[in-house]
Amino acid sequence: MMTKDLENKTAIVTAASRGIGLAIAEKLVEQGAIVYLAVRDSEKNRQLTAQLHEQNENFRSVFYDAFDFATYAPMIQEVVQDAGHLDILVNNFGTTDVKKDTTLVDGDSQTFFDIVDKNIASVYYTSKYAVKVMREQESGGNIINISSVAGTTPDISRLAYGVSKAAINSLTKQTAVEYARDKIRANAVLPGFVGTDGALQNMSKSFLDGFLKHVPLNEVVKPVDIANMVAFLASDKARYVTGELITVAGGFGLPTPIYGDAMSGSIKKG
Ligand SMILES: NC(=O)c1ccc[n+]([C@@H]2O[C@H](COP(=O)([O-])OP(=O)(O)OC[C@H]3O[C@@H](n4cnc5c(N)ncnc54)[C@H](O)[C@@H]3O)[C@@H](O)[C@H]2O)c1
Repeated sequence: MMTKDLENKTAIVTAASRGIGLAIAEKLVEQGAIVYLAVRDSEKNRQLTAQLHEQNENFRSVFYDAFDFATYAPMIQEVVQDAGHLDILVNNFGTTDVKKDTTLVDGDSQTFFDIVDKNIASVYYTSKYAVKVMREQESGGNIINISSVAGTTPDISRLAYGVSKAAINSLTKQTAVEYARDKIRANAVLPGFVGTDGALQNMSKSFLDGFLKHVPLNEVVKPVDIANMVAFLASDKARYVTGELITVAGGFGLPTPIYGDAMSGSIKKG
């Protein structure tokens, strides 16, 4: 029987109760990993994680609150105690406030610092505690941060979100370089617009149609597209990939010529 890419690996995926996080958890389990869904303690999440565990015992759960930074260390500790090791950390949690996170002048300053604080902290603390564990392991470890194209391309009217994701990109590279000798790899996946329920709720049909004109592959990203990239980065197939920011966005944000219609291939030659 062929072994799966992530057999015998233990992973944590933060904020994994829906959307991209859940898709990542499902993909890593499919590839043979034991995956701890790090979620808020609620009746709904208890039911979801129990159901998943019933389907496949490689789905596990651990509770924490991304807004309460004191819960990060115990969350990592609980997984390490339970599983005995930690091989993969996927920092999927990320937040914004579509009403208050706007522009430099019009945006609410308190909201700006609040979002930047929460988004950076959600990667900073988990990575800090995970690296402490991973550097003691013979096999090292693997950190994958779910950033955004908003971290490399100015995101209109979502200043805090863009700034926080740019900081996460920097944290990713810094971690990669600093702990490479400990056999720890760190990479970031930068999704374009992903068609999760949460994201679609915040976007009108006309905005979406207009947006897709700027996406060469002309579709919203699917959560599984992100999950596939994460599974690759987490596997030994990516053993020599570290410190990279990998965009999964259907070509969105690529510099295109200012003449002609580059996306329809209708540029006249000669
Ligand atoms: N959806 C997109 O288009 C898109 C694009 C680029 C990047 N991203 C990034 O991908 C990641 C996931 O985004 P998504 O769209 O799947 O999110 P989502 O809104 O669908 O899900 C958010 C998750 O966070 C959880 N959560 C919220 N508050 C929490 C808390 N205090 N503690 C623990 N968990 C909490 C929710 O329960 C949920 O599981 C984020 O980092 C986001 O910035 C998303």
